Amino acid sequence: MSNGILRVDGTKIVDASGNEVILRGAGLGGWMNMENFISGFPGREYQIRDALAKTIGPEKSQLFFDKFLEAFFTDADAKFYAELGFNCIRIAINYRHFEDDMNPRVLKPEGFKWLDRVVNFCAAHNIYTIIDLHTVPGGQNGDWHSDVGHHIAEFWTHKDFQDRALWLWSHLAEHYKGNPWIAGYNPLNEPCDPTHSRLQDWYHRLYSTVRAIDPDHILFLDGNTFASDFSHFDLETTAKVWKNTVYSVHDYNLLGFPQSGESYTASESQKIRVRKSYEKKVKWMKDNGLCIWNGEFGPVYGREQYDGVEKAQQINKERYALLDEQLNIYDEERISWSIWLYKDIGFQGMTYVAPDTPYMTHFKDFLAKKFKLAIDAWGCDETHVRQFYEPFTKFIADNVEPKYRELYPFPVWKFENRIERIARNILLAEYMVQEWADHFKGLSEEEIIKLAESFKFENCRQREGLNEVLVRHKDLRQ
Ligand SMILES: O[C@@H]1[C@@H](O)[C@H](O[C@@H]2CO[C@@H](O[C@@H]3CO[C@@H](O)[C@H](O)[C@H]3O)[C@H](O)[C@H]2O)OC[C@H]1O
Repeated sequence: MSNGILRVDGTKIVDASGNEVILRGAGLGGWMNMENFISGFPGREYQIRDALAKTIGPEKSQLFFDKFLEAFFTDADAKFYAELGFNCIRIAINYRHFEDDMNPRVLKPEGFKWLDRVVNFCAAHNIYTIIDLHTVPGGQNGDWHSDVGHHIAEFWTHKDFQDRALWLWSHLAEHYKGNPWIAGYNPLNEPCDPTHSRLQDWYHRLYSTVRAIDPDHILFLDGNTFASDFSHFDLETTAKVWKNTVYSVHDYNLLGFPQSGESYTASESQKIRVRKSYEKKVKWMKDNGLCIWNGEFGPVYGREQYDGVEKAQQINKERYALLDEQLNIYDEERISWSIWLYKDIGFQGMTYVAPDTPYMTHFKDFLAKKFKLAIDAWGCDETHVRQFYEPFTKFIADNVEPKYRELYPFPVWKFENRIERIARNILLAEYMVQEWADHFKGLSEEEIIKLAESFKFENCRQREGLNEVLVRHKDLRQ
């Protein structure tokens, strides 16, 4: 039974009777927006979809992707999730499920078919959903999860791209208005607007578009620069005007990633840094009495097959301790959160595809190659290939004065980091797309279905250590 549509009351989210509701759960990434590290392909989703259709034909390719969508989240997942005690899941969607770039502004019915299926599974288990538009035409940031082939966020320089995203939101709002199991809309994942003002302009238009259709559902608005920065927001024209709105940060902490080069020992100084990193992101909301949602956070984990058993266990012990510390802060702050990630192939998810499934065995060597070449940007360990990129980075550094090196989104993307993202995670990854698709050559329909069904709950394992920490924090200690 739902308690009516949720709404914002000051710094809290409340139900129709005014009782506080703290939303706790995870992000369903890698499903209606596939990502390279989540399901094990190189590059971006649109690239593997194109390559697979060319390699095995459109029908067989469609079969794989449809069966994947069907298997990835079923009633069994919703049941498991509810039994752990979580009450909300954030669903990442790719605009391409609803609109074709070659046929813009024509709604594809399949998008709602898949999305409704999961919204309804969740509702049946009393789980709220938040609809997260993770990609928009042109890309709102330059990372792989925006599903564009390059690193420039062109959404901000093409008004028509912005208009199309509003067009899609008008359909989403029309479709879900009045649905009490939708906790709200997260209109744009991790915007990276170099001007800082175009994001506010777009949010104004978004607000009017959605509110004209759906006056009730909460809007969960991400801050600029990967949901980390509200400092350029003009309070008078934004939060003071927008009603029923939550402000969202993504509180990733570097200590949870191999790139930090530092073990988490729970020292006082590390704890202070973890706290400071959170406080910096939420300052604007706290200064102005606004409601906060932590829409993404969480470390990545060691993998026994790559790191070795002992090292992986040690890494994970530290990462769970870091996570516990982050969750202590969120408890103290009484904020709602959504950890990244519900399911993947074994790097970050609460559940993961078992190593002995057809998908994992078929792609075993390819995945090992991806790891060794550090093809995915997320949590990558580039020790095996550093020697090849260093001379190239040095060459660029020798020719670009320090004052010209700080290109947006600096400092989130540091100088070296930007070069490697483009060289490795975009360029080299692009050359590996066909190699991924060739793994499907000669497979029968039954074999293709078996690959996709590897993602079914029944064929997955649970990351027990992670789930134990999360369950400890699912309800607030009073
Ligand atoms: O789809 C998700 C995606 O939403 C997520 O994006 C990354 C989030 O972190 C970004 O870097 C952080 C920026 O803030 C600093 O404070 C942190 O230390 C950085 O980690 C990163 O650039 C985004 O790509 O990532 C996972 C995807 O699966």
